[in-house]
Order: sequence, then C-alpha cells, then structure tokens
Amino acid sequence: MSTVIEVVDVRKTYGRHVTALDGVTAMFESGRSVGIVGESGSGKSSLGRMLVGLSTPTSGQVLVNGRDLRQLRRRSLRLEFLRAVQQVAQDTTTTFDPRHTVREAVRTPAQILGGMDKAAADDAVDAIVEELGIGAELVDRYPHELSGGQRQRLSIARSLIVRPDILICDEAVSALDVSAQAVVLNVLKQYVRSHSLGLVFISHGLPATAFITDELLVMNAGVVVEEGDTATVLGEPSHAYTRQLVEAFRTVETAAA
Ligand SMILES: Nc1ncnc2c1ncn2[C@@H]1O[C@H](COP(=O)(O)OP(=O)(O)OP(=O)(O)O)[C@@H](O)[C@H]1O
Repeated sequence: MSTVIEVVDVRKTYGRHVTALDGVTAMFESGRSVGIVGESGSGKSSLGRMLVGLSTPTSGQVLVNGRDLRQLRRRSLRLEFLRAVQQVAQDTTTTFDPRHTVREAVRTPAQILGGMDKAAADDAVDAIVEELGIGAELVDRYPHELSGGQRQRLSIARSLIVRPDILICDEAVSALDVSAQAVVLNVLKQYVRSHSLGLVFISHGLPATAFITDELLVMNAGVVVEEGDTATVLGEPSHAYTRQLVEAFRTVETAAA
C-alpha cells in the first residue's frame, strides 16, 4: 500500500457564508477502501470533487502522488493525473459523449491512458464488461439508448479499465438494483484486494458501505468527526454524531426490510 492522495488541512468555502469543508486532513492509499459517510450537506461530495480535481481548496493542500493538485490540473500533467485518479459519478447523464458508442467511450481511455492498441483495448472492453455483468450487446449502443443503471455500470467499466491508483465513487451504485449492486461491489472489492485499487466510497447506503470499506471517515458540517476501521466505527462509534448516524442508518434499513 502506498499513499496516493493526501488532503492537508483543507477548507472549502462557497461564497461568504457556506463552509463545506473546515480543516479536513485525510490520506487515501492504494489497496485500501475508505468510505465517507455523513448526513446530507456534511461535505462528502465537496471532498470527493476535490479529490478528482473538479474543485480547488480555498486553503490547505491536496497532493496526488506527492504533487499539488493545482499542478496536476495543468494540461501537460493531465494524463498523469487521470492515470492516478478516476471517478464514477452518481449522475451519468453527461458522462458519455452522445456522439460515440459506449464501446468507443470505454475503449478510448484504455488506449490513451493505458497505452493499449485498438485490438487490445477492444479485448479489455469485452473482459471488463463481462466481469461487471453487463450484457455484451449494450456496448455497441449510444449512451441515450441505455438506462441510468446500465450507464452507471459502464461508467465503472470505463474507470476500471484504466487501472487507476484510486477510484472515487460518489453514490456510484445508487442507480443499480440489488443484484447488479452485488456484482459491482464484489468486482470493486476484488480490484482493491487483487489489483491494489484504492477506493473512496461515498454513499448513503450502510450495507454497501459496510461490505466494501476497510475504513470510514465520518463527516459532520465539513469536519471529519471520527475515523477508523469500518467494523469499529459502526460497531462501537465513539462520537455522538456517529452513534446518531448509525442509528439512523439502521432505522432506515429496518423500515425498508
Ligand atoms: N456549488 C456550491 N455552491 C454553494 N454551496 C454549495 C455548493 N456545493 C455544495 N454547497 C454546500 O456545501 C455544503 C456541503 O455540500 P456537499 O454537496 O459537499 O454535501 P454532501 O455531504 O455531499 O451532501 P449529499 O449527501 O446531499 O450529497 C452544503 O451546505 C451545500 O449546500
């Protein structure tokens, strides 16, 4: 395991009145899966967006493989950054270019970032699609011909094919039915164990988070209030906010059962 992303005392404010992140320090390693949990508005997506370079800190630093993220956003280092960090978003409506089939969309990063030739990239597309339980017939469709869940799985395929050091998943399995979710979560877990993938898993779903993460960061009002290994944080939460959150998770689960 090696440290890929370091977040050092990061603050993020929007305008004058909203502090989304208030002094967050965290480390994300390859081969380890970290869940970020917290109620709505606690800053999870603000942190997730920062890790993928979609937002910059108001103060503090985000380092990716030792380099400041601001440097990595430059065009000359953009490919290096994309090889290290990939993301899967909750809303995949704009993830795919409507002019290309999903085969082209999944194959292109394998060629550009993975250095594969077209034939090897095509084989890699077929392999990852099968691994994720996606029907082979879907890859020759255009994005608008797919359901939200199908697009979400193909978006995961497109990120995994690059073999990034870190994959940021923000509600990335939320559009999937339970059986598709189980397949995807198992594949992601296997990539963490066997291919040293570092996973950052942002989710409101407790069972999926408990299953897939090694560690949890609990956020409240832009602050990490508790962190530790998942079983301990969920089984013996030490912070009152975490106890409340775990209780709320369980209430929803019971109501849904
Ligand atoms: N672009 C923005 N402009 C202004 N305020 C924002 C912006 N993005 C987020 N915020 C605010 O920052 C705070 C943190 O939002 P964030 O989206 O990070 O929370 P979250 O924990 O991911 O919530 P959810 O679980 O609902 O997705 C919230 O108060 C939100 O209203």
